[in-house]
Amino acid sequence: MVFHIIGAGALGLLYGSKLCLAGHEVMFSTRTEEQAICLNSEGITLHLHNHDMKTHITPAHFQAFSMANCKLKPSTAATRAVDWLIITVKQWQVTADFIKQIENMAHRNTNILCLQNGIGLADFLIDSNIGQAVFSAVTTEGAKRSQCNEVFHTGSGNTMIGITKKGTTQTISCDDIKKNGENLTDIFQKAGFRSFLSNKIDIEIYKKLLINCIINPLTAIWRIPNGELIANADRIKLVQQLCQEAELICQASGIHIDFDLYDQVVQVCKGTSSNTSSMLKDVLQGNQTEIDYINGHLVKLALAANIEAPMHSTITHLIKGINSF
Ligand SMILES: NC(=O)C1=CN([C@@H]2O[C@H](COP(=O)(O)OP(=O)(O)OC[C@H]3O[C@@H](n4cnc5c(N)ncnc54)[C@H](OP(=O)(O)O)[C@@H]3O)[C@@H](O)[C@H]2O)C=CC1
Ligand SMILES: CC(C)(CO)C(=O)C(=O)O
Repeated sequence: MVFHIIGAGALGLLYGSKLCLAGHEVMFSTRTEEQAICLNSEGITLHLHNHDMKTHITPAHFQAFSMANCKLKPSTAATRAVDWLIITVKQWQVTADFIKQIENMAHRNTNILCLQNGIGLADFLIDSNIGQAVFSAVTTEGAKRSQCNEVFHTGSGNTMIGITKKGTTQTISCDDIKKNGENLTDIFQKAGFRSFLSNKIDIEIYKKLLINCIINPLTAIWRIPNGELIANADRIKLVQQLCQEAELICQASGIHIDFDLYDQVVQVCKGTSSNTSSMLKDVLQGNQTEIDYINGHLVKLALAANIEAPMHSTITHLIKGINSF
């Protein structure tokens, strides 16, 4: 199977290197020329179980291209027909130019997998009719990139793959979509990822989004690890109020939530108690956050449903006010 990973960050390098190790043909598209050169000359170092074990993937096992280069002159190798495009950039890194490049890379028989927190990219690709089917994935795997070609697998989780309701309108038949999804799940399993095909991926996406829209901004504002969020009564009060507002927005938007959000948040805080949330990491590193695609998405839903979302709106502004972009 031929995979093209767009975005050689933490998740991109993790999935790409494990697919290489499982014997698949893998290409990476990077944002910068420097990273493509570094990958092609030095290969990838993958640390498994955090620091306990490390594997080196030599450059003979994959190819890397920079998107910057493709933009000027599409490389024939980078645009050759691939079975799967796996997009692992952050939501805010998706620009009109980026979509145009994906359109050039996706062939008639290419499936696309969107692997990011928040909501935005998959809908955009579906609306633009790019690729034969757009799958979405929700993952609780943990990865951290330390250098341009070194990645740590910081925690094992589950990868849920599925096609959103919107994604089924494309030309490929439902049976073929299912077959391709099963095939990918099988490949991921063999590459060492616990993965499942879900026919309720919309719910899974919202479940992750709702958990992220409570834990991520509050840990980023208070600069605390996830577990500390439920460590005192004031924090718990705010967590509960944000959960209630988020549930009301879902109800008003016809999004069926079959779980108790506060319970889920508490479970994730306990299960990832020493984790630095991705939003806190972004804030500490001075990077742009994914707030617009997480809490910002809820605020948009509320607006469309004609209801107020004062708490999630305030939280969005608080996060956006930390760093200026
Ligand atoms: N890391 C994790 O453990 C988890 C992450 N997620 C989600 O997965 C998504 C990716 O996260 P993560 O891997 O951590 O993020 P990273 O920032 O590590 O990776 C994003 C990568 O995309 C690259 N990129 C940006 N723009 C382009 C472009 N135009 N063309 C090609 N590459 C580009 C970046 O390049 P550059 O570095 O040069 O800017 C970077 O390497 C996020 O939505 C995150 O929330 C979900 C679960 C777990
Ligand atoms: C679940 C959680 C909050 C784990 O840290 C996460 O997904 C993130 O940090 O983005």
